[in-house]
Amino acid sequence: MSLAPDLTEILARARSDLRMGVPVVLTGPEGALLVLAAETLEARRLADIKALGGPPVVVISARRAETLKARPYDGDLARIILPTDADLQWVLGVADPADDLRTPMKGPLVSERGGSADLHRLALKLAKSARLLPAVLVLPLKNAPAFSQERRLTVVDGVAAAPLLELASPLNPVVSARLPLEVSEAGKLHIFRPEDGGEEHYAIEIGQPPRDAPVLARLHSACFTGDLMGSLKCDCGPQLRGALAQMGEEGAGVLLYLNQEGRGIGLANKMRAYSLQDQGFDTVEANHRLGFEDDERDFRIGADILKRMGFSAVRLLTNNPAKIAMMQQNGIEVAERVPLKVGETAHNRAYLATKAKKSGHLL
Ligand SMILES: Nc1nc2c(ncn2[C@@H]2O[C@H](COP(=O)(O)OP(=O)(O)OP(=O)(O)O)[C@@H](O)[C@H]2O)c(=O)[nH]1
Ligand SMILES: [Zn+2]
Repeated sequence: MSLAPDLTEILARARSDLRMGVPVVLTGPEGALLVLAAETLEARRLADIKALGGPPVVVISARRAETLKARPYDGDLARIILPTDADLQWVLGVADPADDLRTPMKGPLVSERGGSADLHRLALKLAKSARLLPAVLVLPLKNAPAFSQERRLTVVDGVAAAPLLELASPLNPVVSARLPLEVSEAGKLHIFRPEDGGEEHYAIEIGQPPRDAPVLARLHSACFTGDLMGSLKCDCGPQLRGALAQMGEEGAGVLLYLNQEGRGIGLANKMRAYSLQDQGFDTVEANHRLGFEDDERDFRIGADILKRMGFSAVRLLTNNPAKIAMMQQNGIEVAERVPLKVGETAHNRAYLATKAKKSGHLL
């Protein structure tokens, strides 16, 4: 029935449900799970879940489990059994490292082992893709169809959805218009919209770069604090303006403005990371304590946009070798790396040094 939502659309609904604190149901061959994001959990819903009998478990990534000294029997994740007296604060304390140092967890945390963790893994990925902390409260459901129908919950077929969460969503061009800029009057802005309901990405084209030669290109990840607010904690603002200026000078180039704030974890989580950095952790450690990998960005999106615009080779403005590798793996030839060294300040010196040391950035 073409009027009914397809799987991609159901996943988009599930993401917004989780962001609002509404439970969703994941189904698989071994049964079904009721899932709530820890970050948006409310006391009344926790009480209702406990009343269903259980026990519920809090699923966290192995990165977060490491900090909490919990056992990740499932490799990349741990299923922490919810103690009977656990309240909302307890769940939030497991999910969010904000108070790790001030109020160390009253452990020990007991992890569940055995049985399949496939749906738990999917639930964690769904929370991450909704830009929420990677921590979910789940409860196995016995009669999932009736349970979800009665409560009108979004139901996701886990087996069919799992591969979709690994793919970058297809993007469609929405509109392009002339946009004269300070660096060049021959500017043009193109908008691309993903089919999965995610954020739009932008391409700023300067001049008329020929499609049959490597184009001067920058893949810029959104940084509200650096790009717009003039934050001194990173080098994003000067990099953005420096890249555009170089394109203006050369008379041609393309800058992709990818809405992957905070290396793909979203602005709220980036601010959580900043708050941990104020407690003494570096940018990579902060991401890990939150349960994320160092870099959660998907640069396939950038390669896809370049191809949609007719480019197949770039002179890439970057200091990040991972960006070069990802372009090449995704069909965009990197004819040259053009270094982009601007904006070092007393506040971001340590941040830039960590990126060089731990993330392989070129100095
Ligand atoms: N999670 C997290 N993200 C950060 C932090 N500081 C900056 N960012 C984000 O990091 C991204 C920086 O992106 P880029 O400058 O495109 O990437 P890069 O990996 O540094 O590579 P190049 O600049 O191309 O050398 C932006 O999305 C920022 O919001 C931080 O401390 N933690
Ligand atoms: Zn920044």
